Amino acid sequence: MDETTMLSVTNLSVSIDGQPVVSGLDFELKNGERLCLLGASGSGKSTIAAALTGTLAATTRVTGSIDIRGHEVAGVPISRRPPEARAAAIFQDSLSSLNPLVTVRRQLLQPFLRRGVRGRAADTAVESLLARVGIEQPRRLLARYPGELSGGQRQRICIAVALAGTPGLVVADEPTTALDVVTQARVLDLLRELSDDRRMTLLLITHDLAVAAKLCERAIVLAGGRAVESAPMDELIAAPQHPYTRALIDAASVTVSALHLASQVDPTSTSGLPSPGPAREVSP
Ligand SMILES: Nc1ncnc2c1ncn2[C@@H]1O[C@H](COP(=O)(O)OP(=O)(O)OP(=O)(O)O)[C@@H](O)[C@H]1O
Repeated sequence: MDETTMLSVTNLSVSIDGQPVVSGLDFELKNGERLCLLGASGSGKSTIAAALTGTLAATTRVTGSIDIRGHEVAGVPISRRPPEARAAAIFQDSLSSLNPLVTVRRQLLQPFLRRGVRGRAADTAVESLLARVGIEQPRRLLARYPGELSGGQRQRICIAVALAGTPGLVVADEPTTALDVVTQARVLDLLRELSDDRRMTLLLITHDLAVAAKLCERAIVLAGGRAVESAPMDELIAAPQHPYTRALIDAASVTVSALHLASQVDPTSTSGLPSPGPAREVSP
């Protein structure tokens, strides 16, 4: 693994109660890349997220390799990982991701205090973080508890908490599923903005093709705990190869134009579809 690689997953398998849930998964994520794991309910997405973030139940059996920045962490819980190999997590359920009994200010301060940033410097860091995630009037919000925020505000706070630890790798598991469409679009814009400078490497996990297409340049399609197709996002949508991917796209009823892929459309093409890109992988 070279220094341009943030995450390398090799032959990863996870079994729960003796049942295989994820089988033989291989993929790599380069620094600053935005990759999506796309699959229907039950395809193993959240299990993969938990394996990557070190939050699987202790009884789960993990084999294969998860290498984050040169550290082997397969089966290693988050508390035993070196700080540089801890992926930050953003989950669907922002209410249960935050401690309901602790104010927003205290939850945001914690990562800074752990790094020895205190007093005025810590408060300033929290305020600039809130500005970064687009929270207006941050001072009013800091004194509140998570239950006193809207869903969109709460998800922004979760993103801020994830970013406060200055993670290299962020694993976002269905981060917008619980939000209404307008708030969903804003949170997606925010994640895109935050990752545009390529300091954040993003692994998005979703069942929603439209969400994936807005944010990611590449996708791996999962079915039954296995990767069945891997391709650049525009190619995947324009010409899905695996029957499962085709079904996913048909079900989403999305069109290339609706996915704002116009900028990638080949102007010489009469089909209106993106031009073919580099090679792709499809399972039989
Ligand atoms: N704690 C558990 N005990 C037993 N089986 C589990 C457990 N967690 C997950 N599974 C099983 O593992 C499989 C994959 O589940 P997982 O939650 O990873 O899928 P998913 O793609 O994230 O689904 P969803 O989109 O519905 O959250 C499912 O068949 C699920 O029933």
